[in-house]
Amino acid sequence: MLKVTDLSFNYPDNPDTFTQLNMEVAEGEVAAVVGPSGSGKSTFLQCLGGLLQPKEGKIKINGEKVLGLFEQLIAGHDDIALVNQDFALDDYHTTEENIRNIILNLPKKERDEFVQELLDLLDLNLVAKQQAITLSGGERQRLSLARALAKEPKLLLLDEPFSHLDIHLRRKVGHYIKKLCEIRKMSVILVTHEGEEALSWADTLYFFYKHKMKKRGAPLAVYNAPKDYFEASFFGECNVVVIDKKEYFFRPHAYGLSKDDTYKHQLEISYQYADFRGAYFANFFTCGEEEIVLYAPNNLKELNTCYV
Ligand SMILES: Nc1ncnc2c1ncn2[C@@H]1O[C@H](COP(=O)(O)OP(=O)(O)OP(=O)(O)O)[C@@H](O)[C@H]1O
Repeated sequence: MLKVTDLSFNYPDNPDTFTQLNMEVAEGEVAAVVGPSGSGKSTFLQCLGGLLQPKEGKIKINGEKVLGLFEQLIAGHDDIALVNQDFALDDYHTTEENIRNIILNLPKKERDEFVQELLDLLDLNLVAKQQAITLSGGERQRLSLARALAKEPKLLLLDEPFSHLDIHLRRKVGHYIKKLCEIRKMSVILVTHEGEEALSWADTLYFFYKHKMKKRGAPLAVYNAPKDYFEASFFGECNVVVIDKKEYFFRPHAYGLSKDDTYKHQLEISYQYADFRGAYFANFFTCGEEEIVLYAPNNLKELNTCYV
């Protein structure tokens, strides 16, 4: 559906923002891109959306070239919608008009229904008649998402789209978007800082680092078998211990209280403190020179040995 080949981009004063990126996203697939701040994730999405001019490389959607900023009169592509931090709203139109004006090819009744569906989905009913310029940051972000969905794109590009949304709305909007992927075969590329969000959304994870992007595969595999500690730590807490002069990584839940076939190595640990996190306690220990964290339903104050 989307094919990116050897894509490179640099800002005039930022050489090699990224180089030689490759990516393929199938119909209905959700790809999540994570990586350190400043690694080029937002810039990459803007290139995909036709808002920047890549230095080299090709972007194709269903075989058709996506033109860069200098190759067309109006930036952007009909089949692609981008939601980023710019929000790009019609400030002097109301919330409702901002959505309605995107929906061009439906008869009035269906158009009204679709506008209402999006107002409901993004909890915008109370500000439906308000001019966009008067909306709060969170409302602007929600309206920007509504406008992107109103476009019914084949490819939805989301750059940290849920930063202002509470957990309830995140779940509702996430569910709606995933349904669109299933039913309408819309594809999504999600850029996020939050590893957990990436894990819960993605069919495929990509990792942006040092001007390059690496495909890392399915969330479960990336979570359980990261390449190194740096990558592992993007997707949740991770422990490092040295056993027989060799470094081992393990996730905070991957330990046993007694020796068995899975957990063979004994660790001597010393309790420091515990954070209550609602569903579980994060218990912090020292283990030799390292600090480690173990998740448990209770406070592990008495524990001084575990197995990994
Ligand atoms: N308009 C610009 N002119 C010059 N350099 C820029 C411009 N926009 C971004 N950059 C630089 O390009 C690099 C990539 O920026 P980008 O915003 O794409 O990173 P990012 O991975 O999305 O970061 P974050 O996660 O912090 O949003 C950064 O070093 C940034 O400072």
